[in-house]
Amino acid sequence: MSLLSLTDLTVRRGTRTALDGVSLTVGVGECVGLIGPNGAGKTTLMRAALGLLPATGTSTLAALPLAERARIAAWMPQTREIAWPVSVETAIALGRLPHLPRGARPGALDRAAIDAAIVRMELEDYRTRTATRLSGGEQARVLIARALAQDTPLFMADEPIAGLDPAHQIATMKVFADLAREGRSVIVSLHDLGLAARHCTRLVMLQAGRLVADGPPAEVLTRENVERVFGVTAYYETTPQGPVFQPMEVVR
Ligand SMILES: Nc1ncnc2c1ncn2[C@@H]1O[C@H](COP(=O)(O)OP(=O)(O)OP(=O)(O)O)[C@@H](O)[C@H]1O
Repeated sequence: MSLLSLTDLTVRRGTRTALDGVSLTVGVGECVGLIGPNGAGKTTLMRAALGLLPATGTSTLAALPLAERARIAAWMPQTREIAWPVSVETAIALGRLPHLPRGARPGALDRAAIDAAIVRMELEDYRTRTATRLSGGEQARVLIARALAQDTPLFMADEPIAGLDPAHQIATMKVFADLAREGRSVIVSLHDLGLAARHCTRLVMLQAGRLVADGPPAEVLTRENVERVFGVTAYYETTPQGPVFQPMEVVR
């Protein structure tokens, strides 16, 4: 079963083609890492897939009515500042809005989803803190938890682990891998190719708006692809502790 299918998705921004004829299908249980250099089109792909940007081609998700879309896909955008000085718990509870009839208060099911998200993101000690008074990385974790509380079959996030410390980067990637193992689908953009190699089941590589590679990490992060697309050499080894990928030198 697929939750998201894109066909020939193309986005023009001014005179530039930000996304150029991308087709892909994301199945249940996949943790897809969206990789590519700055400006490659990662954000554009996700926003167009969600129907947040005008595009040509098709996205099965963008075709759905807004309310239904919010019950199928959770979205954590790249801008991660929390605007209102509410408690962490209240900020996370906002993730339940798509499930609540207008004006209804959260019920037992909502509370359970909120609590599960708080535990998953290790935010138990932060519940009553004011969300706007957290550090950048802490606010990012709250926003990931808000998206998790939405409890959708598809979870999409734009550079969710940027700015997190190493332990929280690893823990958060493990949360995404766990979601996939539980039968959900995850699409995350990220620049850390080492974490992408270790925790994603599939990588989609973009360059100048085009999809240039799509498959298991070892098939996408080849020496040729990494040099051509990112302009770096890399050390890539399969170890007993899993794959290790480390960018080494700039080649261009
Ligand atoms: N509002 C805009 N107007 C015009 N062009 C834009 C706009 N936003 C993005 N672009 C262009 O679209 C292309 C793709 O941008 P996008 O933000 O999708 O890249 P990205 O892969 O997410 O990059 P990054 O890793 O830097 O976040 C870039 O060439 C960018 O300059």
